[in-house]
Amino acid sequence: MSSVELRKVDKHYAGYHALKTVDLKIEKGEFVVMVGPSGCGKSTLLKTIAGLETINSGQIVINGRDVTREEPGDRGIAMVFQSYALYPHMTVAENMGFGLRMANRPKAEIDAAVKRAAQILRLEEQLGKRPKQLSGGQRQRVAIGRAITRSPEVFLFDEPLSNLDAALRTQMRVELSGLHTQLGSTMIYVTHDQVEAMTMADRIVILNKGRIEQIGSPLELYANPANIFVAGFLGAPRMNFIEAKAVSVDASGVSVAAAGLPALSLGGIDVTGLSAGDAVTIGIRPEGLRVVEAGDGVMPVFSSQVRLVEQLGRDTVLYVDASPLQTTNSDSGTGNFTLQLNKVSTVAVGATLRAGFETGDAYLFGPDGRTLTPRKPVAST
Ligand SMILES: Nc1ncnc2c1ncn2[C@@H]1O[C@H](COP(=O)(O)OP(=O)(O)OP(=O)(O)O)[C@@H](O)[C@H]1O
Repeated sequence: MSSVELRKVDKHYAGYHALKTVDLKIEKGEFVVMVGPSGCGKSTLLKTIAGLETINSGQIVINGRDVTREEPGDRGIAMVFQSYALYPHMTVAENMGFGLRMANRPKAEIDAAVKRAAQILRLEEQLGKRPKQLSGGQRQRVAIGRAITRSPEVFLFDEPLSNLDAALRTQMRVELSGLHTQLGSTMIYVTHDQVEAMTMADRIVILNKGRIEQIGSPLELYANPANIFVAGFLGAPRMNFIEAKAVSVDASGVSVAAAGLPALSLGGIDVTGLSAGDAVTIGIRPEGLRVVEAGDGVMPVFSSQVRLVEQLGRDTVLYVDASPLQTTNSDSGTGNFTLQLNKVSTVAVGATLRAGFETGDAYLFGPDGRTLTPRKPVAST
């Protein structure tokens, strides 16, 4: 087990600033997941830790040792890629023992390490087979096994499950979490898949354009996004955003107006730098919205027309036309809203309904995108 630290790491590719002064400390034994839009620098970050990419400035420190100028093979890390990169002409056992053979380890040590990895990954029956005789999930397990045999201090995973189908991904997710518990190793994992991030991570790192937007536990980030980017990135369906204006601002709170919505009074707001007349954004998660009857006391309420109904089995997702509300960035486009109802709903396309939310469930984002609403409680067990 090792800690991994990035200290003010900058990475430029010919003319492109891919990592911008990244500071990050990953504790020993932590499972940290990096997420962010395509091209935000996730893989680059992983490769700089592995030593597969050099950095322009800053330091990479593993377990207190500055490894910035060390070769990949000397850093005590193992990397598992999306493409399993197995040698087709070698058996499973030979693939798994490859790194140790290259390091000229004694045969008895290699055999013992392969046996142990095969036990952990339930590959004992497959050791004599070649990769093409295995399923996708088994091949990915061999790639992980090859990493395990080297007893690395740190595992790096670059989208290891994205070539697998949905059912296998779920199974491998559970297996990888179990592996982390069993080995207790430090694991750094890059993914596009926010379900993987939410379910596997001790902490999630959200990257955007080469910068870290926020770091925290999955539930903390979900409940308390630091800004509109994080709020919109985590959560599926996405948070709904409504364009609004701050009408009055004082120490006790902010009054906010949005076309099509009754005036909102929000308390506990961080009003630093906020003035009356500023453009702000109201955020409300799809599960924070509900269908209401007129006059049931839930405020604010707006009228909308159902455009699409998605039955998910237990939940129902409604995509509604909420004009004249000005929504931006929603899953279904401008003027539209997404509601996630925690039940099977028989509402039909074309129906008109009233939707409402508790003001306590709303977020407010300032002109610069920063979250202004006070902390919300994180769900506890
Ligand atoms: N070898 C390279 N030369 C020039 N630019 C590169 C190189 N590798 C990556 N980049 C650029 O750096 C940025 C970050 O790339 P990176 O692969 O780290 O993104 P990512 O977040 O992993 O993306 P994805 O999720 O699509 O894999 C991208 O804009 C990419 O085009």
